[in-house]
Amino acid sequence: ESEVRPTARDDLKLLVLTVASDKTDGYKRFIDSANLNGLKTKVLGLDKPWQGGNMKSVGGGYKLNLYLEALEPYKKHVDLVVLLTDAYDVVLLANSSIILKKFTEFDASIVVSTERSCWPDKNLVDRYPIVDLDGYRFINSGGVIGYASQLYKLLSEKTIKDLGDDQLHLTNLYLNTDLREKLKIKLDSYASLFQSLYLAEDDVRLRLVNKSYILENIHFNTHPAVVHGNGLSKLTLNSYTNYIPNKWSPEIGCNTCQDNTINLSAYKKDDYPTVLISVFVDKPTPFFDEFLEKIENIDYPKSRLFLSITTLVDYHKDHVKKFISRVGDKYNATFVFHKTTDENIHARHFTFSLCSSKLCDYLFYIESEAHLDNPQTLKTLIEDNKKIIAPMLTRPFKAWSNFWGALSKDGFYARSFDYMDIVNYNKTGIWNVPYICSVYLMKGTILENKYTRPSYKEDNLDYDMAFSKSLREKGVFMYIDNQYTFGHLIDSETFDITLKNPEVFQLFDNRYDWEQRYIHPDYMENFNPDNKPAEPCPDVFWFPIVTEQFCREFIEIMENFGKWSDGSNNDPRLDTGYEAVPTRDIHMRQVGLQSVWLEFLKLFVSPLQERVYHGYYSDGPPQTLMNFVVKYNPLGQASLRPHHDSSTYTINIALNSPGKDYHGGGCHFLRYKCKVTDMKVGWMLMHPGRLTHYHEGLEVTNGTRYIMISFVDP
Ligand SMILES: O=C(O)CCC(=O)C(=O)O
Ligand SMILES: [Fe+2]
Repeated sequence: ESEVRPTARDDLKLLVLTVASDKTDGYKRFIDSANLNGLKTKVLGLDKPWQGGNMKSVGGGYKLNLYLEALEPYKKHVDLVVLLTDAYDVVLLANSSIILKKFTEFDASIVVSTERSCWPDKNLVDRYPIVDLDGYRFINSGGVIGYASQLYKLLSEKTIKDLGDDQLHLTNLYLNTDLREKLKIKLDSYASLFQSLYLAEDDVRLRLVNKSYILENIHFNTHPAVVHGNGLSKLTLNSYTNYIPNKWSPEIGCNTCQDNTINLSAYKKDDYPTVLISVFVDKPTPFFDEFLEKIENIDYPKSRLFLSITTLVDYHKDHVKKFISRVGDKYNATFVFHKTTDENIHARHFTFSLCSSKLCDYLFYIESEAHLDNPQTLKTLIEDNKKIIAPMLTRPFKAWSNFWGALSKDGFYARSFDYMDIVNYNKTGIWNVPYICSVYLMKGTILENKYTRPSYKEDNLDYDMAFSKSLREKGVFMYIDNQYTFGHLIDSETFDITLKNPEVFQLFDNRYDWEQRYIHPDYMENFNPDNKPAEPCPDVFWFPIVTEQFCREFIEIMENFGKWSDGSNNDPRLDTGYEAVPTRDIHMRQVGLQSVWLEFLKLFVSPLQERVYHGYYSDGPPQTLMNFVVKYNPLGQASLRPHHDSSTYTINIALNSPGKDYHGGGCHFLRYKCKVTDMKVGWMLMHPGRLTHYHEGLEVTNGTRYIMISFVDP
């Protein structure tokens, strides 16, 4: 038997041995990295029950025993180097020639990976040799490389029970000085080959080299070939493996997002996977009708969809009822559940069993704050072909989203190095992240298997925190897709359902949705340089500004409030207590809409004013003297006598329709002998207030006319 000479040799071959009982996401990631680097790999214990005890605590002797058994046939080989490594939380970053070169540079027969903590027996610290330059001093059993013959000798030196601790076992073998010298065992203290990430997170960086990222140990200036998310560093590894090996680069973007995808367009409609859309309404949510409309608009054969809506609050029951009676028939089946908030976890788990009983291929979970503006979202997520994946949604104009890039030590939100880039679409792709919420697509298969089924109940955590935690613990990778824009998140925080039509009050908190619902669809046309604004009378301009729905809801708010002024000259709402030209009206202040209205003027009215009366700017938000809704009818006040407004300019928005809701009415500009009577709902008149535009409100002969007036000054 020839003695092994540990020098660089070009006849050496490398074999990777690993142990995995399940093809978890981590396992697949490991195999992908091995294949990418062309490494010959043998997996031990696959699809056999794990014999090494609870993976969370000690165990792993089973692993060493499998290695020993696998090394047996090679025990006489002198040209074979074997790399023993964990799989679920390991990624390989180099090919065999690099690994072998690094190995032979050690001039050792066996090299063991290291870490900063002495585990599981802290008392052994002093028995470890001192390491210079703050190198990693203690053994990590997740990575060992050596000549097959020497590894065989090492592992057959002493038996270990399947339930024994592999790290402690290897440590004791190493701390046996005679054996260490005899077998020429060395530690990789400077991460030449192995990088354990736990307690070393600050030592490593991703660095861009030749247009792709490599992992660099900046402490020792090395480029490790094996990276191990040991201990509490699993999420750090997950984050790095969004980039390495060869996953994402600034030049190409996502390299692997198109791998293993499904092409739904190759399916006949009748063969589409079945999906249970599970909607959860946990709290009163603004813009809920729009939410439901977007559910209805999901582009997917409805015969392949089951729709379940679970409400935990009474407020939206009627919306749901109306919705289901209108569209329910189109779906394969629909389910409506009204539950109490105490039942929220159980109700969620119940939808898992609903999915299983309907044999659905996917469960698409959607909370009422998650607006899927993009009807292709469901198809896109199915095509991504992940066990669980969320479309990235954000609150418009905010950094708030439905995923976290990292976790703090106590399990809450932490900002990852790439969070803002992902939220802002500077980096697009499919990202492995530690927390997702609000909307996600899950494969039915993960719900059927208790080893992968998520749970909404963990410790005393909120259901959403529990959900992601359970998946992290089960080793199921959660992904977020930001390759497209899918929609946005609603903010329900300030939604006050004691108000009439409370969405009108939501301009500050949900401006995007407010504009979608209330700003006239032609509003932007007002700024088209090819269009001249309508000018029905001299210097009286006319703009589409709000929707019919806005006008309807606005009138309802006023009528619900009901305290119209009496139309007399005495007006206690005014500082002076006197109104020369009184109308029967309600002020914005009286219904709590003053600040919303000023914001509306600033955002949507000022820019129009600047377009027609050039060179006049409101310095800051427009100042107004009065903002009010006027109600004309033959029984109350039918007309308004000629007058000047106390404003620089006035806006006058028609809230309902002549000829339909009332007869007569309109605004007469006496100096120009010009009347505007064909008011259009949601259109705004803008005219100078004083001097030139002496005007009157024409008589309403029938029905009720409502207008919204603001006196802007300046
Ligand atoms: O009835 C109209 O359109 C004009 C109303 C008016 O001038 C006012 O309220 O100051
Ligand atoms: Fe007026």
